[in-house]
Amino acid sequence: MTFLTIRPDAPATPGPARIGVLLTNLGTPDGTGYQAIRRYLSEFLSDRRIIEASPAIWQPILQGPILTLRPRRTGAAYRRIWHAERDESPLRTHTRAQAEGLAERLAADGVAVEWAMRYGKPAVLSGLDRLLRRGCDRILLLPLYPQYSATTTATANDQAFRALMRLRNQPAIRTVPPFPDHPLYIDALARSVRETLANLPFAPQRIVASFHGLPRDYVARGDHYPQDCERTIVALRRALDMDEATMPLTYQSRFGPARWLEPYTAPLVHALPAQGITRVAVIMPGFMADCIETLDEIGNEVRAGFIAAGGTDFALIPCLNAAPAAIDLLEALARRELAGWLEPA
Ligand SMILES: C=CC1=C(C)c2cc3[nH]c(cc4nc(cc5[nH]c(cc1n2)c(C)c5CCC(=O)O)C(CCC(=O)O)=C4C)c(C)c3C=C
Ligand SMILES: [Fe+2]
Ligand SMILES: [Fe+2]
Repeated sequence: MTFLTIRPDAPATPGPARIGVLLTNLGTPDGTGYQAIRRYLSEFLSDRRIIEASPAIWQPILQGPILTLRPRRTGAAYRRIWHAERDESPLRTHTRAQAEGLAERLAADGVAVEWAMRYGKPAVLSGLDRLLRRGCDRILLLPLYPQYSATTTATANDQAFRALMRLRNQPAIRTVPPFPDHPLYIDALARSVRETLANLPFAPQRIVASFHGLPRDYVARGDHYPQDCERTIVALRRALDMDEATMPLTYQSRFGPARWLEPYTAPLVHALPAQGITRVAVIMPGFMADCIETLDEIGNEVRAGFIAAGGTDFALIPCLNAAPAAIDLLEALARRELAGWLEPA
């Protein structure tokens, strides 16, 4: 085995140590065409953290019916939300902006910040490579998931560890733990609810809090994702002085035939008009940035079903994206985890 030396020109006695932070998010296709989406979904759905079934059983199903049919539907959804001026997905735009915002906050401390995607580009390997080339010998991995799941946080970190396995000279590594009820995260969410509601031409009767779902058997095997979602929502209700009826917790984006976490977002929202609830807003606290799941699945599909069922007013509360409150949160998380690295322990 040959190990990679990222900085072959590095002096034998290194200069002052540099610290790096790598923000990681889920991923994104390079384009909205069939092949680009197929490549992306193939990488995503071949991850054994995502689909735990044996590849001998799963790969023929994935490479056959799923990757024949799904890219058309997913591509159409990406086309509806694509950032045409940059020719990229919203998740890429927002993740880059978050990294730039954090870089500004940490520049005076000499900390380098890069960003990467678990699936698609820029890959985690290239993000780490950029930090190493900038002279970092200590790197903090910051997966952009407030709630832990093996399917998100763990696989993002796995990908970084896989890249490190190839290096002759490894940097020291730390990872940021999930932050489901960090005060700055809850403040940022509460602020975004208040600001959105203040600017709406109607008063929502419900604020539905929709998280990405997870198969129930992953939870039965020990993934503590739903407990983290509960922690977020209990703290957010408290911050906004709302009860469970006003802010119900739901799970979206079911994939495949298995049972996922319930209640499912779409049926719950679509049943509201029959109960006299015709004005709703939806917040998606698990997504640090707007993406296909928030803008299209909720903002287009769930909205259309709600209106078709007799709803009159529907609002989407934007994700934190690169709002100053989100950068405050990222800075606080980074500084907390860099303690002892940034200043003498
Ligand atoms: C935020 C938490 C997420 C969890 C938990 C999660 C688990 C999970 N997802 C799938 C299948 C798909 N997810 C897709 C998109 C997608 N998922 C998340 C987040 C979580 N996923 C995000 C942020 C996105 C959007 C990425 C973007 O580019 O905007 C998709 C692709 C879209 C589609 O075809 O519908 C699939 C498929 C599984 C199976 C899973 C857990 C087992
Ligand atoms: Fe997902
Ligand atoms: Fe989805």
